[in-house]
Amino acid sequence: MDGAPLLCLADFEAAAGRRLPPDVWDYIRGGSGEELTLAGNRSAFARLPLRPRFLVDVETCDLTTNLLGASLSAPIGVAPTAFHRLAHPDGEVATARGAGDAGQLMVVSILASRSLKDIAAVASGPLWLQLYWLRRRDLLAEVVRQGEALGYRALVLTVDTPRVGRRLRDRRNGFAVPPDITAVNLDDAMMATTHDAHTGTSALERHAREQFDPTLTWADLAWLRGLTGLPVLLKGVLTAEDARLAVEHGVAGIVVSNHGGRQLDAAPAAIDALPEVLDAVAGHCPVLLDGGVRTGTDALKALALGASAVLVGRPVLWGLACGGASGVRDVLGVLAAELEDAMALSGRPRLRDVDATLLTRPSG
Ligand SMILES: Cc1cc2nc3c(=O)[nH]c(=O)nc-3n(C[C@H](O)[C@H](O)[C@H](O)COP(=O)(O)O)c2cc1C
Ligand SMILES: O=C(O)C(=O)c1ccccc1
Repeated sequence: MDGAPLLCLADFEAAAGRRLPPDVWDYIRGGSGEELTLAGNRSAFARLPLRPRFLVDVETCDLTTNLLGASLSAPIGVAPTAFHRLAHPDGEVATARGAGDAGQLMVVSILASRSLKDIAAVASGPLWLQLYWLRRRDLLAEVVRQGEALGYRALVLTVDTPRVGRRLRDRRNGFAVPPDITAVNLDDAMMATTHDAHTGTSALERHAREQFDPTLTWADLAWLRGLTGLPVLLKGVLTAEDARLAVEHGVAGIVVSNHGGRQLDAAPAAIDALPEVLDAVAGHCPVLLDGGVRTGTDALKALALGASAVLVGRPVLWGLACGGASGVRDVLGVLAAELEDAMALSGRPRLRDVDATLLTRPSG
């Protein structure tokens, strides 16, 4: 690594920014539109103070948890992000090694730049597979079958991307995926447009317009359920209405997310949308959150509101860029160590003690 110690996720961010090419860095860091939602994901966490309790025995704090049958060292995981080879030559294989070493969950993107098989071969922790709904249902079905056969334990259908958001950084840079980095789990011909650079436009926006199916509705979920016995989670839910529909449609879980501020600009901060989703779900399935989680106290706030776990997107790419598998392990390790610290300093040594009283004074 650089020499200077990387002590918090912001240190990894700064180091990654120095290492990556400017257009790749913009692709990773950017949001859509005015980047209001991107900024809101962070500022919303900053607005929530924690209410610590003292004179509680906090000699040992227990972060271990179970999510849909998977044992995790901490309620923290890797959010699905496309093309990890943009950040490190080993791509998702390094990420899976790092996440496994940290004992944490990894959600692999359908746009991974390493094969589902190579990723599964090195993974020592649980893997879930994220899906975009492709117009080519035959290819979608094939990826699902492959993931299931390889031991991926759940499917995470991303619902916030009927098309890709207006990402002005990528348009200005004429961003396209370098030709040697491809979504190897999908058809080469289908992915060809991701490599087509044109100034003033984003190749990924154009690609998604052609290949993602924007006609998807709730009625289509039955088709996906019919393909597989795997649990299906929905990622990108932000309202009580959609959360209720998700439960009615029998989903195994929900990821509250605004896609890291990259889709609808002006969507609520993830942490602000979490309470209404949890309220509507009423314990029927686990609810996870991603978007702007950068510290252990951020994670603690989401858990206090009732999230079962948090996922991190960009920080994992920072870790990859800084040090491959060990960088990913270190990013996840720092976050877990900060969470453990925050549990001790707030007098909540067990996850079951992490409740709404951390944020709001109990009545009476
Ligand atoms: C570079 C990048 C690529 C992403 N690719 C995907 C993807 O392929 N599928 C998906 O569901 N979400 C994708 N996301 C969204 C992440 O899963 C996640 O929602 C978001 O990054 C969380 O916010 P954070 O980066 O603030 O932690 C991507 C995000 C970034 C930054
Ligand atoms: O960049 C993203 O956020 C993302 O999800 C995506 C969408 C389409 C193609 C590649 C990545």
